[in-house]
Amino acid sequence: MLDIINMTKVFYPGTVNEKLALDDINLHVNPGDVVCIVGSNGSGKSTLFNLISGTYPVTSGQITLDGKNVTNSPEYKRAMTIGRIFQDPTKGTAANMSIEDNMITAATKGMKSLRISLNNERREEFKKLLEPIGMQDRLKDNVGLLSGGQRQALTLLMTVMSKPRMLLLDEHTAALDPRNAQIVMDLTERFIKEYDLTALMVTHNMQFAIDFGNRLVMMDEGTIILDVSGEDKKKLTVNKLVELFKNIRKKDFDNDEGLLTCE
Ligand SMILES: Nc1ncnc2c1ncn2[C@@H]1O[C@H](COP(=O)(O)OP(=O)(O)OP(=O)(O)O)[C@@H](O)[C@H]1O
Repeated sequence: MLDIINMTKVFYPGTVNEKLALDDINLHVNPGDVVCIVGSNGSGKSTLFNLISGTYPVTSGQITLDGKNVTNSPEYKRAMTIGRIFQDPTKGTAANMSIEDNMITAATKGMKSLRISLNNERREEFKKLLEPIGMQDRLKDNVGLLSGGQRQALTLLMTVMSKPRMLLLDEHTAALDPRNAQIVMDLTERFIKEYDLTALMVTHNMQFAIDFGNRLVMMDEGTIILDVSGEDKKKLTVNKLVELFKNIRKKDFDNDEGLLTCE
């Protein structure tokens, strides 16, 4: 479903600040894959997402989505098929608008001329959609009143409502306390199943990466150094991952406590 072929990204090429952020990356993602991406700071995880979503152009290489070459397609067009959720819970919703107004915006995403009106039938639909996140009676509440966890849950719902083919989860629970992070992770799992999505999730939490999804990719210095799936992934532990990193890279894993335990 997603194919990344020989993709390289160089920032500020030909200057003293030249930085090779992604070095000839190849990644094939199958429909229904849920891929967790880990790696130390600066290993290229966000750049990978920025290139998949079209935030930055690639320096070389190709990206295809469902067989279609999207390498040069603009970000707003890719947003029809790729839903991205960021670390900051305030990013995906408008604080000064009600939940129902935010939801109607999500429901009309990508429709240029067609307008969907907010009638009682639509409100009933929204209520049903809001049930899994417990906000079915809060349609008129301003989003600014919600907690970070509630807001991220709403962002998640609004993103899947617009029926993307693929979700990019960019450390989307990192700013939440452990309880809310777990709630949002559970919702993520539920929505991925219910809406039949393929997902890539960047996380600094190795345990989340081991527990979640069917595949784990580890990056270092702009390359993919490990790609584990299925039964092999189920056998992983944080210690085994760190050991694998050492064996592959012949150096110690960036032993940042945050990388090994929690967000
Ligand atoms: N817009 C940019 N301009 C210049 N350099 C950049 C830009 N974005 C990323 N880089 C550089 O590319 C490299 C990879 O950065 P990236 O943000 O992709 O890493 P990351 O794995 O997401 O790190 P972190 O876990 O700290 O978020 C880093 O050296 C970074 O400084």
